[in-house]
Amino acid sequence: MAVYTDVSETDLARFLADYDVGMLLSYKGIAEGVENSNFLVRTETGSFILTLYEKRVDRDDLPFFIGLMEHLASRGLSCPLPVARTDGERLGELAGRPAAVFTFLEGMWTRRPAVAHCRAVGAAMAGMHAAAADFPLRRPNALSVGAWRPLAEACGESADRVEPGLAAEIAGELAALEANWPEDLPGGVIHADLFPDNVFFLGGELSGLIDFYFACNDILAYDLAIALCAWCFEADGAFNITKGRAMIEGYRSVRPLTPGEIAALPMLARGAAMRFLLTRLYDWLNTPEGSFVTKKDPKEYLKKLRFHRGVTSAADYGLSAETETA
Ligand SMILES: Nc1ncnc2c1ncn2[C@@H]1O[C@H](COP(=O)(O)OP(=O)(O)OP(=O)(O)O)[C@@H](O)[C@H]1O
Ligand SMILES: N[C@@H](CCO)C(=O)O
Repeated sequence: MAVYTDVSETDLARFLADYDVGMLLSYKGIAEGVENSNFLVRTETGSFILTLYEKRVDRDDLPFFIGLMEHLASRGLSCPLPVARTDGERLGELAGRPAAVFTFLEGMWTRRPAVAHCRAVGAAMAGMHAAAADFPLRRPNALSVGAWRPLAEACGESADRVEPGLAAEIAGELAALEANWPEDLPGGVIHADLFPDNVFFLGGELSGLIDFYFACNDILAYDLAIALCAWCFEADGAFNITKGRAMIEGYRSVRPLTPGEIAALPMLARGAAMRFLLTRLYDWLNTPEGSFVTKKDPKEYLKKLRFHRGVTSAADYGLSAETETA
């Protein structure tokens, strides 16, 4: 459930008067998402999403996120477009929070990703990377390899409450990742959280990407590694190589991968699994019982991490030998 901040009808109507969207007809909170408060707002001119930025989003990052969505939409990528106020600003304040209005994206996220979804996501991701290539703002990845050790230390030995021996396993894995994390791979703006709940489909076609609030500058292929983790494992924990192949092929149909990126994919995927293991573990240990936010299972990513540790080449993700050298 993600409506942390209540908004009164009077305040919302006053806030919307600064936009050219007509009179407020109705609004309701959206339960999904955990970071911000989101509302579906209907006005005389259509449906919009109102987002109130909560504490975990750094206000200084908002121009990057909002500017990026505007940039991507202007390049033809389907994503929420920030609606400008009549004074030209995209960001306002409502109920004491920074707030913005976005166009409504039709579609729904898929609870059961199939091979075709994975292929479409790969292609859309590469399209996003290409569309963002000339985006002028920069935002370093606050959750990249340098951030994992402090997160692991913040969890400390409490990690063993989730699984005995986990703290030691994380320590060993961190050392390997820090020593082998690739350098000099092509970089750019990545989504960094392109999970199934951030990709909409309509009538079987991908209709758009949402939730750019982890977007940052980092290794492009790291984004692909994150999505391989998020989309290509089955409920029983097994990696589905057909989905992996489809996702990689989808990506390469838009943007070729360099030999360096292909060689680094297993290490990038280990890192991706570590990043989500650590953030989930931290939240698991620090979110009070009875809190209305649903905690995500860190062990899911521990299993994925163990899988990636055993991977020796991108062939294990479905990249066939001929395409690897092509
Ligand atoms: N532009 C949009 N069009 C239609 N629905 C949207 C749009 N933006 C957000 N939503 C709806 O709001 C929900 C939450 O949005 P979002 O994932 O951005 O929130 P968040 O709190 O930042 O989430 P997360 O916890 O995934 O980081 C989405 O699952 C979707 O149902
Ligand atoms: N996608 C993240 C949550 C942050 O949006 C996770 O599944 O851990």
